[in-house]
Amino acid sequence: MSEFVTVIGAGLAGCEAAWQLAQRGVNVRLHEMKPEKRSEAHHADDFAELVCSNSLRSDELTNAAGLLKEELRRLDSLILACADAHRVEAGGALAVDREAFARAVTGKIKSHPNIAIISGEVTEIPEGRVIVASGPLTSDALFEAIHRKVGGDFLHFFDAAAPIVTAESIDMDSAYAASRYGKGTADYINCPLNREEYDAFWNALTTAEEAPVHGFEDSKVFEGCMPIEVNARRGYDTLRFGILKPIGLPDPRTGRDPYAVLQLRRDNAQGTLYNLVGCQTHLKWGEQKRVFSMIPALQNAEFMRYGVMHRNTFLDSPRLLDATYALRADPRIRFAGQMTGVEGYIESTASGWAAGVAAACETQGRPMPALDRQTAVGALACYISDHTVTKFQPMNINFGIIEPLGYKIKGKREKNLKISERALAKIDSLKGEL
Ligand SMILES: Cc1cc2nc3c(=O)[nH]c(=O)nc-3n(C[C@H](O)[C@H](O)[C@H](O)COP(=O)(O)OP(=O)(O)OC[C@H]3O[C@@H](n4cnc5c(N)ncnc54)[C@H](O)[C@@H]3O)c2cc1C
Repeated sequence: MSEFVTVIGAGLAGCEAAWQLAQRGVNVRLHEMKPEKRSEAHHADDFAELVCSNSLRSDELTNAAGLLKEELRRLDSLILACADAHRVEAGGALAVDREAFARAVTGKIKSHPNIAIISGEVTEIPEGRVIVASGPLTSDALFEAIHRKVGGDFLHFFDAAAPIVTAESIDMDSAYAASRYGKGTADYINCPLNREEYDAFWNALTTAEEAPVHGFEDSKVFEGCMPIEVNARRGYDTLRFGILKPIGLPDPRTGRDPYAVLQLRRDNAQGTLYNLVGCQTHLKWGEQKRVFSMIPALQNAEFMRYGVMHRNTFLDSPRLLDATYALRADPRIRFAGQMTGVEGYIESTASGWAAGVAAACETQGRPMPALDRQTAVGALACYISDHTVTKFQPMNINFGIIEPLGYKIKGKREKNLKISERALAKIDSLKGEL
């Protein structure tokens, strides 16, 4: 068996896996196809690119997403360290300056003496120990190679990214800073709509022209990243009860909650860019400009990036993988990241951490301590290997962690905190062995 481990893809999972291996003294060959070749959603040259939102979601210990982050911090995660170092204000969430964050990860990876970067597309699964972390937009040639290896059908669903506008182009006479229910600092820019404006916006949105995406149908959209136009078509008020919910966001000029509100979240540390929260879309670019500019605060908005939609691919993990992310039929090959069916930045990072540590333990001939279901990192790993993935419903944090850990989603703050404390104590006790 080779002395080094090959990691394919320098996204969130691949960088985390490479870092954990390298920190344990294992040599890594990290392959990345950018900048030579890019998926439709990747634009930047740096590693660990956040392709849509700049938020890694909640950072509070009363929920599973926050627990997962705290565990990863204590487990010396590179991604968490860089995210903490480049966070931007976002209430109780961990949001980052995406460029500074990606630059920091890239710098750390490139300067690690145990990591060799190999630029270019991988088209075959190499010999030796491998971690495939090529993400939901794995290149076609590698996709085919994986297909030949694992057989059967890949599962897939569709996902979309939200537009980003410049701060200076937001009409602040029509907007106001606030966070919902006045919690924390006023980190969001809120763009209110009255009834007539909402009506016009909804009508334009539901009839606007979409960009053609091969094989796309509304029924195959992942609920957690639903394009706003698909969501809007479900009913006149769907947006007002969802991403445009006005409750708890009174307009200081009237003292009342508006009819609907679009929130904008800071996208970089300087505060020069803002993303349209929840507005992932696959409308044609001209249509995006036309429709979103109907929101008064965005009437002169300058779009720095438009929303796009893509096919996302993932494996039938419960059938194919074990709880160390290894291929049951050929355990020298591990998968990590969204390709395993875990959905989201932080979940992808956690799977990269676990696959990297497992591969390091194996390379060094020592057992991988079981993290089991008492920890969020362990629950996710167990879950990928024993849950039945249903078509177009990838595993996400709600099912992957909340369910095995016994978290309650609503109104069980104290119970959840106890679960978190137990999980963190377990992490602390195992740290030396990992
Ligand atoms: C359009 C879109 C929007 C999303 N929005 C969100 C969101 O808002 N919030 C959230 O939490 N999650 C979101 N996700 C999910 C999130 O992107 C993923 O969960 C996470 O980035 C996956 O991490 P990863 O490391 O598995 O893959 P990626 O981060 O995609 O990294 C994979 C890397 O592999 C490289 N690569 C691919 N093929 C090859 C090859 N053949 N050879 C060499 N290199 C290769 C790619 O260039 C890339 O750098 C979104 C995903 C997509 C596609």
